Amino acid sequence: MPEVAVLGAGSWGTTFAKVLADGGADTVLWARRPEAAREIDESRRNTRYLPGITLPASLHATSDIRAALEGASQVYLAVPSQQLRPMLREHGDAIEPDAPVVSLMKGVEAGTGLRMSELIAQELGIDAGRIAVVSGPNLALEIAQEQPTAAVVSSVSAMTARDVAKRARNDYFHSFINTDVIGTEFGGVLKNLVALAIGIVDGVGHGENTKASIITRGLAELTDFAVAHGAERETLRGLAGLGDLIATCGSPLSRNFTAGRLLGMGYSRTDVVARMEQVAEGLASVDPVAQLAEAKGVRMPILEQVRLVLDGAMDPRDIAPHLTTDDEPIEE
Ligand SMILES: NC(=O)C1=CN([C@@H]2O[C@H](COP(=O)(O)OP(=O)(O)OC[C@H]3O[C@@H](n4cnc5c(N)ncnc54)[C@H](O)[C@@H]3O)[C@@H](O)[C@H]2O)C=CC1
Ligand SMILES: O=C(CO)COP(=O)(O)O
Repeated sequence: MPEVAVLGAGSWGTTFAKVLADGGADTVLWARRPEAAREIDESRRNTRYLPGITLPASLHATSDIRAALEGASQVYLAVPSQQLRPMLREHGDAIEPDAPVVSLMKGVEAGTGLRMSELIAQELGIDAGRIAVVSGPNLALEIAQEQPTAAVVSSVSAMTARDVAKRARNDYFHSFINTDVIGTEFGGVLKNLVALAIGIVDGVGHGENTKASIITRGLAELTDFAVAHGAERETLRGLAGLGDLIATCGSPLSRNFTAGRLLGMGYSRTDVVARMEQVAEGLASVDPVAQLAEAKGVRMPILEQVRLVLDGAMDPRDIAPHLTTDDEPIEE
């Protein structure tokens, strides 16, 4: 029986399963499609999501989710955020009673605005101390190529965070820990929205000054939002905030950056969704995050302008959330 199970065999689930297996954990990866499980198990490849990567022989894959969960003492979740609730509803009862449940996801649920750790607690009816989240500058393909990378594991239980971090490490991947789940999760969710904005201005043809201005204001914007929801300011200066902003906004590997770039080039939201072969979580997070911001009275000009572009109500060439129409200069 496996020590750890990873549910979701897309780019991040497969990469994280490799991280765990390379760290010495007996790991099983659940893929929804039997042919994907077979390819991983038999040829040590996931060509659709991780071209050119050979997976460790110690990593096993199955399309039988209940077999994957049986005996697993830690469970890692890596499906698109909007798919998590139905999956847990159907199969959550197969998770072992004391196993920590770890979200690798960076989205909020549309409709409820719940963070993934909140959704897990609600759907499985388990204590928050059994739940952890992993976040940070973690572009999957770079990690699958074993480029040295750090992340942060967060849980309200320092013991759970430590247990997970001890598993989720190897000679190219290091996990730090914290207990600020709100800040860690919102960092991952909100950097996707800033990356959409950066993609848009890149698609329009603007250069580094515009991007650096938006990234810097983005850090302030996401920090204000997260703190208003109970996060610690420091967390957003760490790997899950600033770190992930730098990685995601600077890389064509980012799906959110890519989706933004297509918007900036003039494609509509519908065209962009149709062209994306992997999930760009920011697209589904825009509306729920806007509602959460409104509920706390937080101003989010970057989010608002990305939303206008997505809705077709603003020409991408006009996006400039760092310019203000206020008569008086405002504090940075
Ligand atoms: N790819 C990356 O670099 C990183 C991704 N993440 C997060 O990880 C989460 C998963 O993203 P990726 O693996 O990148 O997405 P992906 O688009 O590469 O793969 C998604 C996987 O989920 C599967 N899936 C879709 N609907 C499903 C359903 N109803 N039930 C079960 N499986 C389903 C797909 O078949 C696919 O295997 C997202 O929240 C993302 O933000 C976090 C850090 C890095
Ligand atoms: O979260 C990520 C990097 O840390 C991946 O970003 P994208 O989902 O935009 O590809």
